[in-house]
Amino acid sequence: MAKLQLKNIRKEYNSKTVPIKDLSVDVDDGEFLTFVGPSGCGKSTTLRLIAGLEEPTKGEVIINGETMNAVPPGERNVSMVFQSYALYPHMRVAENIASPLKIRKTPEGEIEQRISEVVQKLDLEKSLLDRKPRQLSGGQRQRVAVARALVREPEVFLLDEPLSNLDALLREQVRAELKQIFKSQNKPVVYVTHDQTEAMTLSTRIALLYDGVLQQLDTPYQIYNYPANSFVAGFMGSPQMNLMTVNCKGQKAMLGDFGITLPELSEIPSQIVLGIRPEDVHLATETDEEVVTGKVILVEDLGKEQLLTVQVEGGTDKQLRSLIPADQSWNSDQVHLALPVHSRHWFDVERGNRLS
Ligand SMILES: Nc1ncnc2c1ncn2[C@@H]1O[C@H](COP(=O)(O)OP(=O)(O)OP(=O)(O)O)[C@@H](O)[C@H]1O
Repeated sequence: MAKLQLKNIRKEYNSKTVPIKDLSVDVDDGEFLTFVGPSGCGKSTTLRLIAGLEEPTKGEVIINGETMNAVPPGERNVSMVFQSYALYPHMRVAENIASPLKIRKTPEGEIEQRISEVVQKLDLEKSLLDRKPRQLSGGQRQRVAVARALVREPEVFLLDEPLSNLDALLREQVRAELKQIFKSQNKPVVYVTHDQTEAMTLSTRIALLYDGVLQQLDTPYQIYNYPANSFVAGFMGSPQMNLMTVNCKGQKAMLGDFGITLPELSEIPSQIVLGIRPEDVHLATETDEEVVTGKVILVEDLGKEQLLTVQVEGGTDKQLRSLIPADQSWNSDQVHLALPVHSRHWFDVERGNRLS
């Protein structure tokens, strides 16, 4: 039995606002599960439901086999870390870290011991312990917030966009630290972010939400390489996957003037969505088959690579993006692009579901 279970959760604020439709997810000890999705898809609501800050309209939140629906937040034995740190401004860092233990009337000696362990684990300088939160940098404040969550030794950790207020460099550094720290806790970690890089790098599994509905629940590898539908395909990966609705003619999908062999399908539709990641579209060599030709209309220099946007011949609304090494040269009037068979993703037009 998984440590944390969400069973058929539905959350309605009113008949029109239903941020979670019917969500079931299990999270085991040692798992790092990330809810990811665009703004308003219901990520924070899910976390708040687990913490007990919101009540589900239907369904159950279960921790250690026990239904938590009627258990108030303070008694759920979960720790939550917020984007805004939520530190007490009038308390010193040490008091902030100790606060969940004080509430539980933990003996002073044990509090000191646990603070010293957590300070060491997080590499927090001892000199910071006497400061007030306003005297800390953003990164330090977030470490203190994480320390406060760890010191409590909860059954489940919840983190709501904890890195969003940090600048890009610091975010990368704290991200790596978080991964290490939570790996050693061997408890379920539920993390929320809208940042797909964070989701990919931190998680053992990703739950991608859209409009309150789980689109895919899988490892980062599966989500990236076998997206369940065109929404997942477009959301995960940067630069974004090329996704084009194209007409089918015989056994081919027509990308402008060029026929691309369709996968094996029980029935050939009149239209289909072809997806291919920019890093999989490369400048064609003589051995490539099914080459697509077009004109370069935009070049974005990314340092190590260049991102080309190519207007496909014969398809005014068809543009392909190709990520190629920065030192590769090309003829802007006519580039030939290869779309390797194994890198192609196919989705149905109506629902966007993966076809192969
Ligand atoms: N207390 C509330 N009353 C009514 N509607 C709410 C309430 N809290 C959230 N919502 C709505 O529920 C939906 C989901 O909100 P939620 O905060 O879970 O989204 P999110 O995925 O975390 O978004 P973001 O990334 O912007 O934080 C939104 O449409 C939001 O406006």
